[in-house]
Amino acid sequence: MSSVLAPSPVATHTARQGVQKLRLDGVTKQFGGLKVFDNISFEVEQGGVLGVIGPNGAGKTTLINVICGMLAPTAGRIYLGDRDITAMPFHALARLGVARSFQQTNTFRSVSVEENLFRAQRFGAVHGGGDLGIDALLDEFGLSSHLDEPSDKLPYGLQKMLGLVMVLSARPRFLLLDEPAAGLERRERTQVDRFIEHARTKLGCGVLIVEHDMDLVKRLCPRILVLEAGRLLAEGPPAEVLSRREVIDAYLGASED
Ligand SMILES: Nc1ncnc2c1ncn2[C@@H]1O[C@H](COP(=O)(O)OP(=O)(O)OP(=O)(O)O)[C@@H](O)[C@H]1O
Repeated sequence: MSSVLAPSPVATHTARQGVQKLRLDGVTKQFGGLKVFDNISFEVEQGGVLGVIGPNGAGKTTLINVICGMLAPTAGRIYLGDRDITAMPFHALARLGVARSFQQTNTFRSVSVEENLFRAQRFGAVHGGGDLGIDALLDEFGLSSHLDEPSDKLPYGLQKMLGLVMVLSARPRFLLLDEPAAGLERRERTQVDRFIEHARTKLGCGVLIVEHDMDLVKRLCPRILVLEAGRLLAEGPPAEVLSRREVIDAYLGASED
């Protein structure tokens, strides 16, 4: 099969060179009287995977919205390397290499799979560079034989994987994934593992992943954060964090003691 995505012709984006960390420093987000999270600080390294978990409504999606520029934080700063990217607009951050996926499928619905991939590529980073291995991913996820089909006619699992491949074809440096496994069947979920492995090894991406599937979180994330009631409740390796009493209580909604 010929390559679906040609390398971008645009020159290397110098601001991206040397970027190694995405860092939040004392970030707060408030909607009117509702403080969704307060004074949150953490960082994700390129090539690293950080899991963010927490009960429904804990603020995980809002956190991604704030990092990717879809919402401005109420307080605090966000840095990409040394560059302050706080409240930069979504499209500008995509060009710097910060990209996000959505809980629901995020394709251009009636447009073909191939055209979806072209549009995603154009939306993304303005640097050129080597082969992203997109064709191999399309083969692996069973999308290669659907390139001419409208994306909204694909089964849900394929739409979801197309959404992820689209994010990658924008050539990100940091990926913010909002529940990539939600709605996928068990056998499809290992494709999320493969996707993240590909993003890390092929592009050197740093990955922040919000996910409710704890098996997937344990498989993929050497480190996790637990968001609860507006604060970082716990941070560390998943096996250790998930065995903590306060984390178990946060998920059950009440202490068993
Ligand atoms: N634009 C908004 N305006 C007002 N409140 C909002 C807005 N977006 C989110 N919220 C509120 O912020 C809180 C956190 O929502 P958010 O969707 O970030 O949680 P979540 O942890 O991602 O939940 P889930 O796991 O169910 O997806 C909720 O109380 C939600 O109602």
